[in-house]
Amino acid sequence: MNKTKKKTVRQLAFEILLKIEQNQAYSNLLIHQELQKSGMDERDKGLLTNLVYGTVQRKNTLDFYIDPFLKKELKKKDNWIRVLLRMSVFQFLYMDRVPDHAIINESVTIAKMKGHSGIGGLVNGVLRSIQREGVRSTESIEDETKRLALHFSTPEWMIEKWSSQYGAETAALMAESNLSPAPVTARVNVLKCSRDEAIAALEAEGITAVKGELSEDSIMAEKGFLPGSSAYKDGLLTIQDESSMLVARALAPEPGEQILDACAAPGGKTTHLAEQMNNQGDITALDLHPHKIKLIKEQAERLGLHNIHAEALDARKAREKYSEEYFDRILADVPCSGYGVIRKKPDMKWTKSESDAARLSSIQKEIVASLVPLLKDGGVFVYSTCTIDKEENEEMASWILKEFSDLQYDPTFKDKMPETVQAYIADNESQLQILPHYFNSDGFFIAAFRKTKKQTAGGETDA
Ligand SMILES: C[S@@+](CC[C@H](N)C(=O)[O-])C[C@H]1O[C@@H](n2cnc3c(N)ncnc32)[C@H](O)[C@@H]1O
Repeated sequence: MNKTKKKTVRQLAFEILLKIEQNQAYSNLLIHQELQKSGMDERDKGLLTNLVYGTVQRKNTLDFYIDPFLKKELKKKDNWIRVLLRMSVFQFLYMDRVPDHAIINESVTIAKMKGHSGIGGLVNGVLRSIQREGVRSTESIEDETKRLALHFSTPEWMIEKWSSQYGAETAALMAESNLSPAPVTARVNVLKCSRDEAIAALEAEGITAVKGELSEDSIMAEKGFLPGSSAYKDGLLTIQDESSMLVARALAPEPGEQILDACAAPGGKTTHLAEQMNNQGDITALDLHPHKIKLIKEQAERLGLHNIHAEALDARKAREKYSEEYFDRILADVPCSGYGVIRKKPDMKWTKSESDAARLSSIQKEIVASLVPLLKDGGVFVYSTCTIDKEENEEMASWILKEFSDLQYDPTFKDKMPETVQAYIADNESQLQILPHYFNSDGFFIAAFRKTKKQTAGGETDA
């Protein structure tokens, strides 16, 4: 008989948190892997997700609370104790259903399993003191950036940058929204079923979902795990954020056209484009990393899509492979700083650095410059990111217009966007910045352009 004792949810959460802290592993991937394993009921899945995301999301606020109770600085090799304390204090302060004594008991058990009994005593002492005395408040911190950074658990440089770009009030709203759990949304594969049919199929397997509000083909889970459903396995759904679904709408491909999706993996938007094209025409899906091409192919296969050709290629070298004016529409969903998806990848707050945007915007420019010549006259070019950083968004859109005289803003963009987002479309009517607190969706930027060669006096084109 196997006598190995099953790990508790808190032990599993602690192990995941350690991997995130020590190896800079991605929280969303580790949680997804754990949830895919069988044997955990819905309640435990929810608890594990809350413990991991919540602790990572509030890391520097938790440290601000814990520090006064540590008599001396922990050694680097003992950083796991801090991770355990963070997870415990998170439960004290942000999860109502667990009694404090149960949190302390289990944390001490984990401490004793991983260290010696003295460490169990240290954890017990710190937690009991925090329980008795309560934690200090962030309200009295005078410096606004420092206060917001500690209150909303966000690096100071991020608050500073967002404040300079959007003002302190919006920076605070964004930082706050990054602390709330993201809803799980999915795009319905319109080639297989309608939204109502997808919702009914999920209902039949005990999962409750409702129609999303931002995108016409989205659904939002209310109860149950969408990626584990038969509806997902049978290709009725793709897990995708609602903001992200607007990108394919902006490109608006027609059946039969030649489309280039230049930064395509894992294929969320490629497969959306293929569905919109009713499986007709050709989508060339490129990605720099060969191992990610498999992901696009797997998604296409699962969804029953046949018009996608995926290959590993640096988009900056696309001109070496494809002839000028080959594509009807091009999507550049470029690598970016990702500040719009912090809710789903909270570890990003602690691994990103201030210089990322500048480094990325030069790659973004190289990618765009390589793609524009491949677009046909009259074709549509969409530039998108999942960030809220102006350097990578608005400033890039202005650069594109300035750099390529044959690109103008796409006058049809506004009409392609749903009513819900109209108020956020820029004055030029061709770009949209969704911030994470607008619709409880990812922060996303979309700018659409149309290629029109300039007419010379003699009526000839001159690009
Ligand atoms: C924002 S993600 C794309 C997400 C994808 N469009 C989707 O909807 O699933 C950016 C992608 O660009 C890829 N990438 C980075 N540099 C690239 C380059 N120079 N050429 C092509 N792809 C690149 C990354 O590997 C990453 O998969």
